[in-house]
Amino acid sequence: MATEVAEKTGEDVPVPGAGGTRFDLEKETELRFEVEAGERVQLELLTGLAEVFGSELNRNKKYTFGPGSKIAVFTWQGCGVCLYGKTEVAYVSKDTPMLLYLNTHAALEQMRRLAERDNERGPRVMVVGPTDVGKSTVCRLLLSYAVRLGRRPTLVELDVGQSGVSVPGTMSALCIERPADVEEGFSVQAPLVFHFGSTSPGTNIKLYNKLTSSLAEVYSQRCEVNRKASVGGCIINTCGWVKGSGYQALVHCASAFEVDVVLVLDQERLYNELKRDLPHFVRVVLLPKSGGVVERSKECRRETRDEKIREYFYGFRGVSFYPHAFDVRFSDVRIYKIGAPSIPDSCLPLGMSQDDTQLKLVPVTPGRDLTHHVLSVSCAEDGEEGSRRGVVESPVCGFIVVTAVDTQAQVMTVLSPAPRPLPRHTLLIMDIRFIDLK
Ligand SMILES: Nc1ncnc2c1ncn2[C@@H]1O[C@H](COP(=O)(O)OP(=O)(O)OP(=O)(O)O)[C@@H](O)[C@H]1O
Repeated sequence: MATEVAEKTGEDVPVPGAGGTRFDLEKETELRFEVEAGERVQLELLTGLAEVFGSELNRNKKYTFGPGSKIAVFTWQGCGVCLYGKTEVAYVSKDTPMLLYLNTHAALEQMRRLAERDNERGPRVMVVGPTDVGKSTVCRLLLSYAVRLGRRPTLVELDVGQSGVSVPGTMSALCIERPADVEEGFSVQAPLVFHFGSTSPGTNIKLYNKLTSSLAEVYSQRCEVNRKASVGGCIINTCGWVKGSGYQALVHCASAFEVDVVLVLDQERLYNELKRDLPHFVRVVLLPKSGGVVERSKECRRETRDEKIREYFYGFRGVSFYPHAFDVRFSDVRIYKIGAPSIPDSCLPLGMSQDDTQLKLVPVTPGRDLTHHVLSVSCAEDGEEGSRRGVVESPVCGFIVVTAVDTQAQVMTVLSPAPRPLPRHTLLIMDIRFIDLK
């Protein structure tokens, strides 16, 4: 039920034209709302208890959501909340799969308890499904619920298009130590990030699978030395590409991480295929998607990606960090692209297969076309040929964006989160561009 209430004043940033609308939610229902483009909406919990994607709301605190946000406020016990600002849509739904998601969490927690008791490892869970079924949301929910019980699960982010951990075009792992912040999501401290270079696994599936294996290897090594990480298990978020090579990549991931549970969202066909192709001890579970998950247009996805890169340099909502701009001499860095363009088999050197070219480091000659490209700064040691082979599988220590190139002076100007000099000199170019309009 919604009622208009007078605007409240507080220390928070006022939302223009904000007359509050109150919603009283019965238990096990959720308020779904979307924020209009160019607007902000504030949410306040007035009575009872409620959560946003697994993170509890504090009473009488105003949470601000930016343009385009799609949010669900769920309550197990019943609550009263108020929305201030212009929403594109706001409605209460009784029909949510939250009980099923909670049961899934309870089953995973049971597995963690058994792992603790028997000195085994905790559940490794892969969340799969087509695009826009709420995979990332389910991952966030399960991770927040686990961490609220004192667990230390790991988020493995394999969605190179919409990464929740780092900039797009990367594959990463993050140890979760506290529930996601209601506005900002998980606090990203010391993630392990690998350079993939584009927003679709299909551009270099061989590299995608290779990096999946690298992440699995590092995660397993961590589990060997960190009991809490091992018992906490991991939740793997995957891409929405579930056919052909995309499907094979899921099967590969399941085997690399030795997953115990696969949660399939909203696609019976995928569920059946995985049940057929994965070993019998892997529990494949079909879960419905929430009716609240909103389909995002290409444009919306592009904007989200841009926002993620902006956030990397300027901080959340563009106000916390102050990036640096400085010149880098061409002679001081080595720029590579991973993967040579495919050529007909008949033109390949003797003994070389097409696969080899996909993992090849191709030197890039700096020129004007570098402008606006995002470059990953590889952690690989600078120097000798020998270490070059390790560049593809080395994590990255950060990102820069080329804002200008002066071919005459042989320098490029870069936007960097840290002042000069660059910590390493091996740079990997992404297909992704970012135009810094700040
Ligand atoms: N119950 C809900 N009510 C309202 N919005 C929701 C709900 N669940 C998820 N959303 C929103 O729907 C959008 C898509 O969800 P999500 O990113 O989890 O999907 P996905 O399957 O991971 O997408 P992708 O195709 O990028 O892999 C997000 O903006 C999310 O905030």
